[in-house]
Amino acid sequence: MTVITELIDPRTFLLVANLLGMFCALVLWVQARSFPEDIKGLRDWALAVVLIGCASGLASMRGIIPDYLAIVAASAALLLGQFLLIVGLQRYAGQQPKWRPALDGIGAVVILIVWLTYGSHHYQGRIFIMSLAHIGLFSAGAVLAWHARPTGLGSRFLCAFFVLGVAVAVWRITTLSTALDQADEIFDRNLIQQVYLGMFSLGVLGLSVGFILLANERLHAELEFMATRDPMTGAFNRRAFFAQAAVEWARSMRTQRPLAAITSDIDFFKKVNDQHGHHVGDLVIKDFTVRAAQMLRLPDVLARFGGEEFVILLPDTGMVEAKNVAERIRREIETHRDKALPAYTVSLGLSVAQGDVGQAADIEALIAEADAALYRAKQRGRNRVET
Ligand SMILES: Nc1nc2c(ncn2[C@@H]2O[C@H](COP(=O)(O)OP(=O)(O)OP(=O)(O)O)[C@@H](O)[C@H]2O)c(=O)[nH]1
Repeated sequence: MTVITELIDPRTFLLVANLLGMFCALVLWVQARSFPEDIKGLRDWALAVVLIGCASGLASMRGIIPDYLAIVAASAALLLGQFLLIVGLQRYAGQQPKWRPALDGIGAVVILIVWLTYGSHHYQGRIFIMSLAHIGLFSAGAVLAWHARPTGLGSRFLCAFFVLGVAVAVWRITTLSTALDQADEIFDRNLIQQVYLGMFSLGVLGLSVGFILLANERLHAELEFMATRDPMTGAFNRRAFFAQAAVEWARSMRTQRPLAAITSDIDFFKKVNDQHGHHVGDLVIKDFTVRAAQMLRLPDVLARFGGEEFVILLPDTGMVEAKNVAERIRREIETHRDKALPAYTVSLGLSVAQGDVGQAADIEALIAEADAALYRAKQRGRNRVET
């Protein structure tokens, strides 16, 4: 351990870590400009990294510049920077940050630091207070990171670095009680001092990488959603439907298991629009999506083909079962009315391919058959299921 602490020159280490931190801030800032508006928090993180970099820059000039800069201003910048990490995560999660209590708390800590520096000259007290503040802020960060969506590598990576920050701060406090003779010397070449310094310079790099990963994962999820979903209802779009239908068709032909398709169309939907307005028409379409989806199983695929027309694919489902599903949807729409919406009904057409003895030549033909059945349902009075 002594070899390591002798090998690393703390000032050089801080300088290099700060430079890397500035590069991370630049990446975060560029992401903030180019990512969709709803991925929030990147700007706060860019500013946070700059503030933390300034804090360790000021601290590294201890002895060269006055203590009110190297200790007081550095502590204030460090706490503000760490608080901005929390603000960024809250904004990312769509929460409103609570500035007032946090800024009051940081102000109180800074006043204590001033007193411990110039009044009581209590180095251990200063470290104790700062470590407590780090524990509070990093714990909040760990909780927010753990719940950040999507829960992938970025969220876990971030959480791990916040927990590491808490662990280092706790360790710092425990070593204070056993080594009361520690000097007020930031570049002490003892292990805990260097770990502590490393945490606030290299740690912020780890956190930045974690947040960049997290934001990229969110971007990827959003792009995938946009490419495969209908924006109004969240149901699959035509393209995503056919991609999944091709897989299910091939599986059905191979295993000779049945594959069912249901097409559905809201009855007299033009009237809904004309009598209640387009906005209510949209709400009816969304209502249908939610309630139809509730009637389906996990492998079933619900897609909006346009307007008030939906197609449902039911893998491994024969005629009797598929008819039950279609009837369940029809009855659900007819009977359980959302009081805020006008009453409406739906007609459904159904067709089934029975493995290689199915009549339909391909998935398009299967849907055309279901469409023909839907046409008959409309002809025969609507609010019914035809096969
Ligand atoms: N509000 C809303 N209306 C839509 C949307 N897409 C299509 N429409 C309207 O849906 C109506 C569809 O009406 P039609 O298909 O002619 O028939 P219908 O009134 O539903 O009658 P039937 O299908 O014969 O029972 C049209 O007036 C379209 O303008 C949409 O996204 N939102």
